[in-house]
Amino acid sequence: MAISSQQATGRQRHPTLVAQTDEFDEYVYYPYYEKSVPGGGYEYVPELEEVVEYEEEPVEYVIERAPQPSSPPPQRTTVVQRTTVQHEVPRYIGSDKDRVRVVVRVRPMSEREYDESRKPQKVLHCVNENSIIFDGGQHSRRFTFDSVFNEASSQDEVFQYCGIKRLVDMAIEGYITTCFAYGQTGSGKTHTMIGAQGASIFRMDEQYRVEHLGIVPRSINYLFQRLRDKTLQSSSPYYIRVSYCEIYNEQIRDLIRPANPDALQVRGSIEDGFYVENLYQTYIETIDELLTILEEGELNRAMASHKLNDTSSRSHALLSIQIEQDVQESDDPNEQMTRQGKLIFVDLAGSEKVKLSHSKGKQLVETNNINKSLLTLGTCISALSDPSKRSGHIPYRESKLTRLLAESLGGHGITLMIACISPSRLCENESMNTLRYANRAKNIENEPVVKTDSKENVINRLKLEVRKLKDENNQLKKRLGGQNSATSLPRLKHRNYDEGSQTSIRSSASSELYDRQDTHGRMNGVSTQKIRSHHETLTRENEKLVRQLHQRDREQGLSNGKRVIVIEEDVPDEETYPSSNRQVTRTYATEPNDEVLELVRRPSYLTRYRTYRNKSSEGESPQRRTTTVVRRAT
Ligand SMILES: Nc1ncnc2c1ncn2[C@@H]1O[C@H](COP(=O)(O)OP(=O)(O)OP(=O)(O)O)[C@@H](O)[C@H]1O
Repeated sequence: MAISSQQATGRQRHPTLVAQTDEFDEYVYYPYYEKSVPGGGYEYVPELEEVVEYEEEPVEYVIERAPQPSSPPPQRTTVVQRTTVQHEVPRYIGSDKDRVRVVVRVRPMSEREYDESRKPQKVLHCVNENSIIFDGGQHSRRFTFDSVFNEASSQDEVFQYCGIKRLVDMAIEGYITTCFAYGQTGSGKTHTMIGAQGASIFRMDEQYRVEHLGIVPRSINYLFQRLRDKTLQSSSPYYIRVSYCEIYNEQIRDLIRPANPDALQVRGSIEDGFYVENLYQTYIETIDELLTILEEGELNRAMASHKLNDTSSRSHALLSIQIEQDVQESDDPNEQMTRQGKLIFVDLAGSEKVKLSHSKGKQLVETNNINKSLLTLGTCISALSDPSKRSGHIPYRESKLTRLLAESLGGHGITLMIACISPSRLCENESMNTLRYANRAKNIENEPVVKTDSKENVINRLKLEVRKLKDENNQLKKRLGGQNSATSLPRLKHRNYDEGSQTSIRSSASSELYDRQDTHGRMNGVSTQKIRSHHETLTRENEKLVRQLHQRDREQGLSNGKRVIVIEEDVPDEETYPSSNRQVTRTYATEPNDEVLELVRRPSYLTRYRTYRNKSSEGESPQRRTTTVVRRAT
């Protein structure tokens, strides 16, 4: 890894600083600026600061990612016994209606809660696998849910018995299924959905991963297992299409392609309900590809640190996995349909009391937006759970979050809510609120329907998308001035998740069968398989071209939309103060290549994210530039 001074941008060049960190085999070269500081000595001014000065408009907002703990958070032994009774969840729909299933997970008390609370510390007691007692001193109340998981419940136990497997199975059958985590900030939503330590979980050793991965990666694993089994029995292959976005300050941001130039708006249509227009969607074939999207998307999410959570998500994240299969539903070969089941995972941002979290400035703006959208969600849940109000006006339109969850709450989907709570007395009011909403959500009834569309419609829509992708491809090539080399598709890293992680769900057996069917099942001269694979090739090629464009912009000093990694290291300042303990911070800026990304994810390093939004230059929409600052944990 070497950045030469020619490659870097800046106004003045100084001799290249050469340093070696023991994490790298190679030297890191970085042109720096020396500035004398009051009191003597020099400060190394990183290249990046110069780049920031180039921006046409000063920074709009800054998000900082707080230090990640270097090892799993210490846990006190809890007195609650591990539950042994299996949580039974009915697997399929018995009638036209399907109630929203609600499970509650109580996380262990944190160190801070142990230290700060006065006795008695706990207000929640899990009585059995369905009931929980809230004992708030003044009054106590018992709640019953589909499942209750106590502080000692493992990640695997939650996955096995919360009912998510049913949702995966139903999505394969063509239903739209949603699993969302709800709860106050720091209550364990990301821990439950993604895993311990958030996105860093993917870089932990295997043993740790197996134990601590959350529901989303476990469900992805289960989905692929099921699809592999089904593919062997079925003559028609499955196709998986993924999108990942976040709602941050009521703006929708693409987490797969953070520099997506399209303005992302929520639109509504009779056939599709509410959806995000222009959201980047990509076909994937292997579990590795999907896990890479999940990990990268998590790393792109807006995070911050506040008094209640060091790694607080500041946005609602929506991962959507669409499972498509062409089916013959009647004897007429011209009447082919495509099933379009969907599995949606929503990790909501947590509600937050400013008095407790001490949020200020930009964080306060975020908090207000989070609380506002959660309030609308609460209002929708209340209205939908009340039989006298259910048929009246439901205020879905009042926030982007509720618009996008409309199908899942009172619509045609199948829904699972995971309410996360802390047992601590310090969170008494918030936990009670969460339990109340969870209790109401139990009464919401959906009317699930299998989502199908005629194969012809699907082909026409895919054709439109392919046309758009081709236009984008031409534009990208033009902007690159014909100097692109996107001949081969980008390869995704093998992450050894399970032995089948690289196995395509479109196995050779099914392709053969499909080819046979294809010769009879052509429509408008093009098969859906071909058009999907064309779509897939173009999305990947465009992704590669976008990366090349960013690389070129970086080399030419145009920082718009790029991601920069800055490595900070405290070293003894031996040159200026040979015999003192004074330290200086050396800073190295580099592009996010594989080695550096590896470092970002290592738990022994602290990472902070800063995201800047440039003012749009004429004719272009604003783009974000994310800077990741990496520091070794002390
Ligand atoms: N079941 C659990 N077991 C052990 N630790 C947990 C558990 N649930 C949460 N934690 C720890 O509590 C802290 C807060 O959890 P997490 O970040 O998942 O909360 P959150 O609800 O997603 O918060 P926010 O809404 O602010 O993003 C983390 O350090 C996490 O590791």
